[in-house]
Amino acid sequence: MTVAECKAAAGKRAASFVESGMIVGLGTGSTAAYFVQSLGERVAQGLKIIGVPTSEATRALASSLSIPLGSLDDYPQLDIVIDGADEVERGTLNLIKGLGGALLREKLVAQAAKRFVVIVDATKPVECLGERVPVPVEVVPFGSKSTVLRLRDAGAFDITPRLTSSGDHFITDNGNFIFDCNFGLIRDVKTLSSCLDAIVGVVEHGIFAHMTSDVIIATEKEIVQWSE
Ligand SMILES: O=C[C@H](O)[C@H](O)[C@H](O)COP(=O)(O)O
Repeated sequence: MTVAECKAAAGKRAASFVESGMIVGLGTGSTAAYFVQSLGERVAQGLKIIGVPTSEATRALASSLSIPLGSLDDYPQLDIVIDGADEVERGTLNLIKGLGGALLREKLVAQAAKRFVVIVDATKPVECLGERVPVPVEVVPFGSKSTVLRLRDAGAFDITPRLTSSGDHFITDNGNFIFDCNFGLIRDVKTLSSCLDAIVGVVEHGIFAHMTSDVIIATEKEIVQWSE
């Protein structure tokens, strides 16, 4: 199987967890898009659910598939949320998310879930967070250069602003900037999360600790499930 086929297989498996009557959080990114596609097929066959999208991109995709949608304010508690990730730490199931820029809404929706299911291909599991990707940090535009200094104080030794192809700041669905911060291997997730949470100007960061219920990993040969 190609990586795209693995993502599609993980998305399809996750869609099979959804039952009629559920309020379902719809994640963002290329893997979550396969899940939304599979869910759309089930909705077309009669599955009755309400989807709560985690980004404007996912809203547009789900809408094009005629999936009934609501907001997190309409449905502040969700039965299940299914989303991708950039890294999944073996053992703890802690995550880094946000390379697609949707981390704030994703974390809000995941926090509201009774069950948070993460779908990935075999490139995403790691032994320690920070192995492969930086931590995306969503920052308020006002005073962002000052906030970057505080991120450096928190231990980020390489900080890259997320830019568009034309060289402007990438703007999130919430009107903020993203800085991709390299902290090296993150051995103490709790301390780093607390440091980032304490910086005024940081809206949210991409470390999702102690939130995941299950991880579906689609490899070339099989689909594996890790559960908390
Ligand atoms: O902001 C984006 C999200 O956190 C995505 O779920 C994450 O980046 C994984 O995306 P993909 O499935 O495209 O690798």
